[in-house]
Amino acid sequence: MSEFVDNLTWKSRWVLRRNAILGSPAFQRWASRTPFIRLIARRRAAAQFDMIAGFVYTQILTAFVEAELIPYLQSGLRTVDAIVQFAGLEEDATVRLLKAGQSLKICESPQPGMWTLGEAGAPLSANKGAMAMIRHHHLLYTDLARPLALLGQGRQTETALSAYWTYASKTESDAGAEGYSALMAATQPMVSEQILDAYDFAQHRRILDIGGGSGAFSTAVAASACQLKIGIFDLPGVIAEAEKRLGRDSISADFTLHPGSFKETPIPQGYDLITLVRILHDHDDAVCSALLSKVYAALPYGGRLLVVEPMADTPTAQPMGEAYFGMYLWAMGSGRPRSSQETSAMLRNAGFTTIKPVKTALPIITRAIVAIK
Ligand SMILES: CC(C)=CCC/C(C)=C/CC/C(C)=C/C=C/C(C)=C/C=C/C=C(C)/C=C/C=C(C)/C=C/C=C(C)/C=C/CC(C)(C)O
Ligand SMILES: C[S@@+](CC[C@H](N)C(=O)[O-])C[C@H]1O[C@@H](n2cnc3c(N)ncnc32)[C@H](O)[C@@H]1O
Repeated sequence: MSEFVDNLTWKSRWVLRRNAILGSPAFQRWASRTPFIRLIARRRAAAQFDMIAGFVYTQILTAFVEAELIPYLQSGLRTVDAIVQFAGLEEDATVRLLKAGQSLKICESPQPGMWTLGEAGAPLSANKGAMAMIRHHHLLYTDLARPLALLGQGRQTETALSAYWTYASKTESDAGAEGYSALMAATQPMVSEQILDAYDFAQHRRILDIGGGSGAFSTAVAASACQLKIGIFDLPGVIAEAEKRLGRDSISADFTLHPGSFKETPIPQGYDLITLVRILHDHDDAVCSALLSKVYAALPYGGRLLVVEPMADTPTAQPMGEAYFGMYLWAMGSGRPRSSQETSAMLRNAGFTTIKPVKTALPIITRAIVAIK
């Protein structure tokens, strides 16, 4: 029973009662033997096992990605011998990996001795960004190896992720910008695809992408609305990456590069749309509030701010917000996942009066909010 017996609502009473039943070995025994009810019991037991074994499943997927087996198996049916050669593993290890992958639907064997991707592997083959994310997860899992120690040591300690995202480490710099900018550029297509379908950029003349990285989002926007003039604002080391990338790909759109830190440098003016793509969740509330106020001041009346990032209260994807990004950003040492209501409240506090959600097709990848000055 709760310590605050007098204050129990009907919902708390129900939850305590339900938990007492679910936690009872006698009830579990009864449920697993009773016709029909046992179907629910089996599903719940399997879900519990999945939560216990999730790390193992992830590492099996990682092995497929690191061995480049996802594109290899997508391109046709392969014999075990060919997969042994391709993956550079012994035959028994290859078969163990294939059977593990088969149980997770990463791969399947539609005829004896021949393998291709399964129903979970095939969609991944189209998503180079997700594969890049999977490759960098060893940093997150290093930090999470002892989760209680990670939570207990507070946020000022250096971790594998804070050493990677150097702007989030306690020494805040743009060293290593090349590594994280490449990861962001690799994963940007899945984000920009969602936003370009959901928001009409052609209604604007000049767009400033704050924290725009090496310019992957900006170039996608420029390709969809070619009359736009686009500014990219980021740390000097990242702007150097943008300069290299725009030059290398001979991108001819009208870009202006603004090196600086939004914590110190004034936000450039003259833009009628400012975008913050995967920026706010990286930072603690005080930094976000200061940034949003500066953005508000930099916009003309009628100007807009578009916030694009995964959000915590996403229906059908709750664990993505508070579990995945919650622990990820804790390990990184900065920021937190916010619900759309929390972000909207911050926008209101910064001065914006009209704040509207922008519906995306796959909210697990990103959501968006537009705020008008
Ligand atoms: C035809 C048949 C047989 C059946 C039809 C049934 C049917 C309709 C099937 C649908 C098949 C289908 C179209 C599947 C599509 C699947 C898709 C689009 C899956 C997309 C998955 C996306 C994923 C998994 C994205 C993962 C993203 C991650 C992990 C992002 C991590 C981001 C990080 C760490 C960001 C870091 C930046 C920082 C530091 C936080 O700022
Ligand atoms: C998670 S990445 C997102 C990059 C890009 N918007 C995208 O979605 O692909 C965060 C970006 O914010 C930039 N950033 C972090 N702190 C910054 C600061 N104080 N001033 C300017 N940019 C900053 C980083 O350098 C990085 O490019």
